[in-house]
Amino acid sequence: MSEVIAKYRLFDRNGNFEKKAEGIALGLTIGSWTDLPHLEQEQLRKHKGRVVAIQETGRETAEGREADVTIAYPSSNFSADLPAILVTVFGKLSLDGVIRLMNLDFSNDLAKRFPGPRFGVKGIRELTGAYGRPLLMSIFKGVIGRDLSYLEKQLRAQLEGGIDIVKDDEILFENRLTPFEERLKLGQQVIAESGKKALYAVNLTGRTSELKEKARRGIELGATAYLFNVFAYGLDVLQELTEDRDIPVPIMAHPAVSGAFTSAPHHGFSTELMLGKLVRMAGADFTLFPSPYGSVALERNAALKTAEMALEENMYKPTFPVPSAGIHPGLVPVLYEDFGIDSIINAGGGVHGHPNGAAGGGRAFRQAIDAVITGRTLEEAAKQHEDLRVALEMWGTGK
Ligand SMILES: CSCCC(=O)C(=O)COP(=O)(O)O
Ligand SMILES: [Mg+2]
Repeated sequence: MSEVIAKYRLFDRNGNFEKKAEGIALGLTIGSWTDLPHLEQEQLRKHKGRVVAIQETGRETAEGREADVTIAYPSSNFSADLPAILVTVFGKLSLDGVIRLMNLDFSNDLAKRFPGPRFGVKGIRELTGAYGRPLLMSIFKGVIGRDLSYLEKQLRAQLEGGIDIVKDDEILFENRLTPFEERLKLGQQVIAESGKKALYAVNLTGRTSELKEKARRGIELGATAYLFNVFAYGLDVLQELTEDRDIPVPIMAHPAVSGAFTSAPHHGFSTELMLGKLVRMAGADFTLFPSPYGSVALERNAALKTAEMALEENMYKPTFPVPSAGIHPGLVPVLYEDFGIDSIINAGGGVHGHPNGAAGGGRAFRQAIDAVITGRTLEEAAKQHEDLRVALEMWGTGK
């Protein structure tokens, strides 16, 4: 049967979960129906949500007893797009009471209607030429109010440091000093001159109706990747971009704004559903999310599950997990331990704040990555590598 199965976390002081679950299954589908004639009841029955399971977790919270409730919704109720699906499973329900949408499972026929990443981990490794290790990404920092020459200097230093992917900061929008087209052209020119295979993810911004045209124009100018603030626009806008044959480059999903939907413990969406599963279905090749130990820390379990959903084997190519925020070279061992080889180490301040500049910051990260994949400690590696030694002295090691 074609359906989407939603798993909710519910809270109730009286533990009246059966009644609540039935109310949801009915309320989000056919509504009140019992007064209708028998024939109409029969016709409506196939559209009704079905309570699949109710499992109390045994936890008592300030919001009451906690239970996981699973409800299936027939695909015949909605069109095969994320706006319709999200409104079906969590539309008005998200406004009603203490409830969190933890996960969604799609039957195969429905899942096939979504693109998933175009490149996946393997494709991104081919584009960057980086194999056998986590990739290294850095972020332009402090560029608002600066001109192209400043950007150029930062880019050259980052490339010299051995960075695989450089991305705009998500807060860099269309502006007079570093307009989209100019920084894109500059970026491609500097990368070409460096002789490296690095990608530059330019922030694709502006009004929704202008995005595709802008992205296509960027491709004509040589764009190799885009950064996209998906949660300010919506998942379907991401999908529109990733499905467009005239935009054949990887798209990086930035988590800005997502905290408004995912951070409350008893409301909203689980982080892993939004930043792991749904951005992947919508076609993101990279998903950025806060790491468990940086400056914007995400609860460890949520961060691990996000990476798991981005990578787990299914009909889509895997999305590269990018645990981010406040990352410095001393965190590389724990990042590697938690997120493994198919992940991206991403840093802004941890690259640019290095006393030897962004080139030194990049080198320190690469030295740390080389150390972990060859089974050496950072302290050992730092004896041979000055940039790493300086980074450890500055930011320390571990969590
Ligand atoms: C919250 S995850 C996104 C990370 C990000 O956009 C960023 O700018 C991180 O910068 P940092 O200097 O903390 O590495
Ligand atoms: Mg940022």
